[in-house]
Amino acid sequence: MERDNILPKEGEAYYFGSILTPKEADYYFERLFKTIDWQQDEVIIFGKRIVTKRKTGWYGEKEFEYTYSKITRKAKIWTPELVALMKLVEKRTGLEFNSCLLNLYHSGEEGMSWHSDAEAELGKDPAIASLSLGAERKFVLKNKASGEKISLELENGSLLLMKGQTQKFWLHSLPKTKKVKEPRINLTFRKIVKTKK
Ligand SMILES: O=C(O)CCC(=O)C(=O)O
Ligand SMILES: [Fe+2]
Repeated sequence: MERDNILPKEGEAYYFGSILTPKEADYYFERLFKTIDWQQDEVIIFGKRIVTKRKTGWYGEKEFEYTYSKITRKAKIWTPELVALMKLVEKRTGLEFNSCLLNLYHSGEEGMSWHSDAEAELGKDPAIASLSLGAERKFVLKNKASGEKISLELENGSLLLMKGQTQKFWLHSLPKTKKVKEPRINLTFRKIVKTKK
């Protein structure tokens, strides 16, 4: 895998462009839209419980418990489409994953604010592989110390891999935009290495 690191320092991120044909990307979008058990997410912001418009799904090879935005959820077991997509992503990245967080953004009015995926369950320096389906959206990485920003457009069917110290030193976000009217599904494949209990 010879690819340029899009981060100038303190982490690694690789953009593969589209790894699916437009037809495959459409197929998976439709299938996931219909078959994933989409949940309205609740997040706690300034101590208030808020229901987001964005919907999420949490899947894995086991009923992993995962805590993000202070909410713990139990994974549902893989669907055939998720297994097929994970295999493709594993082949491209040469890495192994065991779980996937899905996000459904109905339009550009929905996004994700600055965060890093540094949950304890993922262990140190986690690799996260992000597959995008549907509307093209801007994705931004921001260095925690310097504020330096790296922006890219995540196209339909594309794969982005974040690894090494990226989560430690960089935040990322999916800015809202009035320009995008179409929906997008994002899948972030992850590897849970620490399980509770
Ligand atoms: O939708 C995206 O591209 C970003 C999703 C993300 O950052 C996450 O699920 O942690
Ligand atoms: Fe993230």
